[in-house]
Amino acid sequence: MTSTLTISALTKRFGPVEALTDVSLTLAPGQRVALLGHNGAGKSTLMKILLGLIPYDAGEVTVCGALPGSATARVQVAYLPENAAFHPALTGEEQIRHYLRLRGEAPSQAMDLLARVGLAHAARRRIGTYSKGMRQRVGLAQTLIGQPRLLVLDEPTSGLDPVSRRDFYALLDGLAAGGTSILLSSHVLTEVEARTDRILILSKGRLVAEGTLTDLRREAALPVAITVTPAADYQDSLASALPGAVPGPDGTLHLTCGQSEKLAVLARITGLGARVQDVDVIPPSLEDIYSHFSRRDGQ
Ligand SMILES: Nc1ncnc2c1ncn2[C@@H]1O[C@H](COP(=O)(O)OP(=O)(O)OP(=O)(O)O)[C@@H](O)[C@H]1O
Repeated sequence: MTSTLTISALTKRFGPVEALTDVSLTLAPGQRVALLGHNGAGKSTLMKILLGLIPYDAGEVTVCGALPGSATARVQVAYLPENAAFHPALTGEEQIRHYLRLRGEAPSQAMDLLARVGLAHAARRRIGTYSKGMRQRVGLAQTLIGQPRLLVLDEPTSGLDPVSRRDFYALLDGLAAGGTSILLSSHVLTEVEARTDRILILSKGRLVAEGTLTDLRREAALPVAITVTPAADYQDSLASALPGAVPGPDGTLHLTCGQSEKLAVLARITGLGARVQDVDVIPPSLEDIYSHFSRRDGQ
């Protein structure tokens, strides 16, 4: 299958600052990819390059088989900036009709696009009366014009409440299922953990990790945390049977072990029979994995 986006050995300098160094990646149709990185890691620079807004110094970039910024690429790519601004005096419908006209599309599609993002009920209200989540939906409706093959979303859920975030990702899931590739940046690691197919971590302009969460977890090989809840009156006996376990203020016992030792440790715990009331295994979170890869690069 042809890649929607191919980036190979991309380098971008701003004077003495190397904002991107030797970055390579591909995006397949229908893939949802999260771009993570500290402030200044190079995320916006990467997005601006693939949108054709700024030039690059070395490497190759193709967007839907064409050069970034070319007419072929532009009709197939849609972009939602972090703080999309709309005219507050226009209604949602008027704003989308305006964008449709600019793109040479029939303005009559506006209501349909707004319905797709769950805004049909407010389409005839002024955008000035919309909540932040509703304005983000107008932005998403705008990105759907012309059925783009690649959506580039810069922190699309910043400022949204948990329900709006969930709805937003559900919309993206539907688009991805229809073959649209999605590249989004985010600082909310826990939400991309569940809602994307692949994670890219940029650190000081370099791609320091790439893969599914399972791949990254395996590569990072961070310890697993195990919490054991003793049965009533067995706390002391359990603590002595599990040397190295650290007691918590609520009476639970906390252990850590390597991934490869996990099953052996669990077998030891379950072998303690009725002294154990419950066991929780807590794998490293994306936050832990993200810190691991960022720190490894000296941050
Ligand atoms: N126009 C510019 N001129 C000079 N330096 C720039 C310019 N744009 C970006 N940079 C530098 O390039 C590096 C990458 O910046 P970029 O905006 O891509 O980071 P980011 O990952 O998007 O950060 P954030 O999460 O804060 O938005 C930073 O060191 C930044 O200062």
